Amino acid sequence: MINKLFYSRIEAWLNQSRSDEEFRENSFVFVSLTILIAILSFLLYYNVFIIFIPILALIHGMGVVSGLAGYYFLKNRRSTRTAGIITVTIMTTISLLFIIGTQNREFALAFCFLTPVIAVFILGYKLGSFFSLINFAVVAYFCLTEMQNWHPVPFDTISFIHLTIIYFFLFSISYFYDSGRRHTMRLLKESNLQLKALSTTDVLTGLPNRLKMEELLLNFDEVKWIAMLDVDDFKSVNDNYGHDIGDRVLKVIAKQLANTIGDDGVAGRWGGEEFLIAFYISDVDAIEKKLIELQAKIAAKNFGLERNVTVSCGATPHQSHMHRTAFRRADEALYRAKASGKNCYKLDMTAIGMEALQ
Ligand SMILES: Nc1nc2c(ncn2[C@@H]2O[C@H](COP(=O)(O)OP(=O)(O)OP(=O)(O)O)[C@@H](O)[C@H]2O)c(=O)[nH]1
Repeated sequence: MINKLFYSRIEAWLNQSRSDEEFRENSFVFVSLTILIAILSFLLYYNVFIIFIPILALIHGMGVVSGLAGYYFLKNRRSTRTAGIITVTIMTTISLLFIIGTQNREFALAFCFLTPVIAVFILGYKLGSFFSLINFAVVAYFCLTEMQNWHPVPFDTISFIHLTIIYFFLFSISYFYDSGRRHTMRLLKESNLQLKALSTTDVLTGLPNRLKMEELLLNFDEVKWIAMLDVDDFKSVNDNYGHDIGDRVLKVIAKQLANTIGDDGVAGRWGGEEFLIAFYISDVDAIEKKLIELQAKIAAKNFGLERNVTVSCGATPHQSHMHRTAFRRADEALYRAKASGKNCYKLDMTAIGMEALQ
């Protein structure tokens, strides 16, 4: 319940759904930034109103302002990386200042254990490791050069070795965990893309399938015209030469379609021996020219049969919000082409939206 509320607040603030790919990383940076800002705000208050140490108040104040800049990059600029770098920089700087300022009192050195865990998870195992190692190098420098001056007791070599062991232990765990996680995410993303491609591609012809074409018609206003194509007397191809030859004919037609349409649109397989072309061009003459070219190319193609293969076609203007109407008109135009002898095309020029007004 609390978890749900917590995530829905973050979703609202980030204006991003939990199912978005970047949500996990964005929310992690958001939470880290929020905790950091809360701690720094408390320290700012403490150093201004309770003990009044202006220099510390200034440092913590700068930390709070930088944290707010991190929020800005995360929310407004959608730059998780910049917000992450800001978070880790604040955290590293403050912890370094704390280590230097308080020396080995209050386990100040334990702060150098933060970076392998936080930086590696926030910035990823590559950039995060870089940050963390730099931070550790600075800490090591202080330990090794200032050992004798360390208060309240001198810092000894064994303590430094213990510190190094714990640091590298945490570093290795974080590094391998994050690199493994990112590798798994990459594999998952790749297989999702492959699955998506498979689910929207027609297995036989390799063209976009009906699902993909419907998505295109529904969502893209760039589709200005559509054309339905149907292979003439295809049943007799199957009956006389068998389904394998029929399949080969469909594949050749699909290739011809894709080559002829080129950048002027997208051709997909609608189902059976029917294809659909979504044209991005709206000039009627150019569309007629394309359809004539396509029909001529298919009719002239040698399929290795003792007969020609031809296609009939019906085309009409299209708008995404009226795509069912456009589709029905194209189908009716195709029917007229079939009825008037096949191997020809018919256009339905009715302005889109007219039927809705009638
Ligand atoms: N080989 C093969 N045949 C298919 C495929 N999908 C549908 N068909 C066949 O396509 C034929 C379509 O036949 P009909 O709908 O009667 O149409 P037609 O013979 O083309 O006649 P018209 O449309 O009037 O020109 C049927 O025999 C289906 O079995 C396929 O993927 N491969």
